[in-house]
Amino acid sequence: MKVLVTGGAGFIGSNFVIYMLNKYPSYQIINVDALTYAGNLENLTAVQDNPNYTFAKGDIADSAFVEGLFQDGIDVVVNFAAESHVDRSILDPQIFTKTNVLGTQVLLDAAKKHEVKKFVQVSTDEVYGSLGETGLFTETTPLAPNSPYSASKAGGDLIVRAYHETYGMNVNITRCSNNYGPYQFPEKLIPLMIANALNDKQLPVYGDGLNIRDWLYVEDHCSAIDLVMHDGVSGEVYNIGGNNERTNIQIVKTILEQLGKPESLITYVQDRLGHDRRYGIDAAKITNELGWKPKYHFESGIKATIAWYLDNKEWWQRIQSGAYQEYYNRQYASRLGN
Ligand SMILES: Cc1cn([C@H]2C[C@H](O)[C@@H](COP(=O)(O)OP(=O)(O)O[C@H]3O[C@H](C)C(=O)[C@H](O)[C@H]3O)O2)c(=O)[nH]c1=O
Repeated sequence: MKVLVTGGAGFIGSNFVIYMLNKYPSYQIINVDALTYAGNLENLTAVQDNPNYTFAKGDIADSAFVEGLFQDGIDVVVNFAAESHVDRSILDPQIFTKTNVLGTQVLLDAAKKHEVKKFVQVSTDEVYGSLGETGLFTETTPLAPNSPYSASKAGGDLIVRAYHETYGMNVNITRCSNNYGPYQFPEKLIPLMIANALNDKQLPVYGDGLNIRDWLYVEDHCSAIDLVMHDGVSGEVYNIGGNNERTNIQIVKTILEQLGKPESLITYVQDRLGHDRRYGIDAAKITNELGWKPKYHFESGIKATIAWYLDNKEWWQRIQSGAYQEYYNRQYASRLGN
């Protein structure tokens, strides 16, 4: 089986590449990644010499490049490649539409032409918008994205759906809640808070800190995609979630407590524009129909994650010393009054 994984040098993509190479020693994994700011081949050091692993650098929105990837035959495409950070989408929305919508369509066109057996679109619960205090997102919840990021993911999902309805392509869409774990870029809540706490820097909590997210350890997301890729029913959407809702402030306090750092580092700052209040996932469909079950409880997952960031300080410190600093200042300087 030849699997083309796009965005395999990013956080979830690299965890998936490693997961698949370990689990399926006979599969060939072709990782394609544009290596933009969030893609890092160091995430894949453990598999770089594996004979079943190959890497190609390029942009999924570049048709000529993508066409070349399919020349030797591809069985399955798993599309992780995306601009994924909501705050960046508020500052610079256009690249989100290019990669997440146009990039998905370019891939679909090549997959259709070369008759791949399955196309898995890795999406997000954010396409459903925001919940009130009760209720959960199901696969039939209407799409109501609120940020340029989630709107672009919803756009990509709709094109995937259309290629199934129009051309009969065998597709699945997965919509997962917030992931955390090793190799997450330190612009997202959990790694940013770990890194800032370790550096004794202020922890910028948006608004009242009471927004709620559902958190899933990244390996559990990988196992869900593995199941969908093999057993997903053509044309179906599968929600994936951890049944683990927390307010942001709970998350931040847990991190501080585990690192033995003071709560005085917490700094409430100006809220994110259009900030979704709550996400909650009903994962009954993938559980009942495909037999998926997460392995990690939040308590063990967050401990493993914090331990990883402690062991891999060099990794995130190097990231933070580059162009990241410019982004950080743009995002936080006025909010933090620096
Ligand atoms: C970076 C940051 C975030 N926050 C808040 C904003 C959110 O309420 C929450 C999580 O933020 P983060 O940017 O880590 O993740 P989401 O905006 O929920 O989106 C994430 O989860 C979904 C499923 C995806 O699909 C996105 O790709 C992924 O980035 O913490 C703060 O309070 N301070 C901060 O400095």
